Amino acid sequence: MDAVVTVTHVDKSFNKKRILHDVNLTASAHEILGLIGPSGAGKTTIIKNIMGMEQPDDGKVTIFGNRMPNRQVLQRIGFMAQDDALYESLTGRENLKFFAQLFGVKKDQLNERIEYTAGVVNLNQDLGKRVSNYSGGMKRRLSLAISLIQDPDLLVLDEPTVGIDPELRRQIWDELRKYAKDGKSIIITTHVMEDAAECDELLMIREGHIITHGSPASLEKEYNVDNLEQVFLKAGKSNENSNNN
Ligand SMILES: Nc1ncnc2c1ncn2[C@@H]1O[C@H](COP(=O)(O)OP(=O)(O)OP(=O)(O)O)[C@@H](O)[C@H]1O
Repeated sequence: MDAVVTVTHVDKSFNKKRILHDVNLTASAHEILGLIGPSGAGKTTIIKNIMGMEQPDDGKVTIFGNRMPNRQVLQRIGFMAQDDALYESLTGRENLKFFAQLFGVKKDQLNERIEYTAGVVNLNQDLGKRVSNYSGGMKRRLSLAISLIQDPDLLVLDEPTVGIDPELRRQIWDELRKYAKDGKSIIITTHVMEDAAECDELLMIREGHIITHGSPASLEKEYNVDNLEQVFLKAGKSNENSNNN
């Protein structure tokens, strides 16, 4: 499969504390790659290194063959951060329009893209409201719509399903699946096992280490268990043992 993102031997420390330990990953076209781990495991730090918002102390990140950060490459990435970066005094539609223009969406496609992406997250009826009147979940949904606005080749989504009800969650996963089928690459972070089960490939992360990786089915088989939570626990234990030896 075509590698879209490669992370090779990335280390990162903050205030002399090692946060990422030799992180390696490849995200391919047609694939949803999930980074799963508890709070503080280092998922967002990996995402920030991928996006070029943080520089690795060691190792490297390439996207579409280019070292990050790279402005041209950023145009091809739909990014949803953990904190919603929205203009509160503007309406949902104005936010979408602003980002569409920033990402070079053509004028004749503007309205179509706004309606389409708002539809993915069920926000069409609320586009005329100011974002300051949105609930937390609505803001997450608007952030997700913005990440899709320019029909990006790569989607990087940090905890996209937080605050989203189960029915809409299903709809969003169906949309992401469609994106992957179209040849795009998707990286998501989550700490919810139900989301992990939707991914093609998983990296399980604990304390900045990738403790195991593989497809959900292959991981369950490898660890001889019937759910991903058990995989995580077992992989965590064997990682602890190998670190202690
Ligand atoms: N800029 C920073 N300066 C100092 N420490 C940081 C910085 N960014 C992250 N950290 C620390 O790095 C560790 C990993 O944080 P990170 O946000 O990557 O975890 P996470 O897995 O994304 O967690 P969550 O699911 O809660 O978002 C945490 O201990 C955090 O406090």
